[in-house]
Amino acid sequence: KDLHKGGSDTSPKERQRLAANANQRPNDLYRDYKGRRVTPSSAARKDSMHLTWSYTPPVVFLKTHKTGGSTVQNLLFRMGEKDGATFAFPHYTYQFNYPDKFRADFVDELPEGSSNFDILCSHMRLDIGQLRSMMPPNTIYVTILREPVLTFESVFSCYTSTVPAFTFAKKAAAVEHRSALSMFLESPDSFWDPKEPRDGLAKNPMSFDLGLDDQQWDSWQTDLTELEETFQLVMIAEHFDESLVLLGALLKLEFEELAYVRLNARSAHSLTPLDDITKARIRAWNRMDVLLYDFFLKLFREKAAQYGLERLNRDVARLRASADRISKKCVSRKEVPPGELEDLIRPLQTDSATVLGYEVKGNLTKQEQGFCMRFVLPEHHYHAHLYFQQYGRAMRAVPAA
Ligand SMILES: Nc1ncnc2c1ncn2[C@@H]1O[C@H](COP(=O)(O)OS(=O)(=O)O)[C@@H](OP(=O)(O)O)[C@H]1O
Repeated sequence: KDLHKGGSDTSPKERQRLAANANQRPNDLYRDYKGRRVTPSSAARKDSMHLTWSYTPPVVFLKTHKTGGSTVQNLLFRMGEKDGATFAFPHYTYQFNYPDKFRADFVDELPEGSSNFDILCSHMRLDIGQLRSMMPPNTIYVTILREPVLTFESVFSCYTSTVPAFTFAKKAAAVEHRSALSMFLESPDSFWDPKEPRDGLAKNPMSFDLGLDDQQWDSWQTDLTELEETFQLVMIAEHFDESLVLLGALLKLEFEELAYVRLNARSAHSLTPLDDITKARIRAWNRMDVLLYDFFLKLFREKAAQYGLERLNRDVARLRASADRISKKCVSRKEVPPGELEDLIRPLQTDSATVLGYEVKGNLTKQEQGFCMRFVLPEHHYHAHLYFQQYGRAMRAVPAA
């Protein structure tokens, strides 16, 4: 990811590949893809989950880091592309000037012929007032949280080389031939600088993405209430399929549109096994995230109960059947190491973690291939493709400082 303004946590080789991809007219790869809905009747919702057809409402998906958000974003990209939606893309690269708080002027211009943005789902640090000022009033707001220990381990592993606090810990650990994570967790305050914006992800990363301030514990209860009022749905990665069914009900999506493969998963050798002491230290260091997660997990359970548990289980089974069917049709190999994948479907790698991808079957029609490529397409490639489609130009790099 281009995690920080003016910098990136990708290796130089990966950056070269990305640049090549951005310039190669990604559209050409899908010339025969006919996914776009042309008339409302072609999009008639036959699903029992939704009794009447209606246009998908505008949606903001606040993509928190390392919580399964790329998987959700992929289905929103597919949905939006099919609907001919207008995406609110960052002016530069894939993120809204992260880690600055979001501002409406970080968004690229409204394309000619569009009266409003329909979908915004790129990484940002939340500022709800700024978001509301540029999205239509009927926008649905959704985000996702993941169990905080797992989130932190993934954040640490992926951003060791780009978040300064982690990098200092890594250097100190190397001297003593120790693990960077345990070194960091032993005395995190000695590595973490509250005034360094790029250290935002090093403590309570989900709270940081939601715009909360680590220094202001006194407003915590009000902050939670505000977030609860803002988001119609806070998905929970540990209940991913149940979350998707609730998302489908909100956005009036069919199970086929909710089907997914798990994107952005690290290889087994990039995962750090955690003992009980390490887990306790992660929880203590990230206690805002623990509170945040517990609060929204409880709320999620209430939402699930409102939907009806029997109905939810039945719909989860239907979603899984749909996902299985599509995966069988599209995917020839899963958990494929990056070196064995073509450029177009290779997920972005960081210096410190290996991210796996999917190989698409070869014996498909052009139409099927278009669909299947999108089904497994990593975030950056899909982002570049849609940006090109919307503006007829490649995404802009961050200008040199
Ligand atoms: N469906 C589903 N359920 C549960 N977990 C999932 C799912 N999809 C992705 N993942 C895991 O989420 C991690 C990647 O998160 P993101 O896509 O948000 O990463 S990123 O911030 O956009 O880089 C990454 O976690 P780690 O493998 O621990 O790094 C993925 O394995």
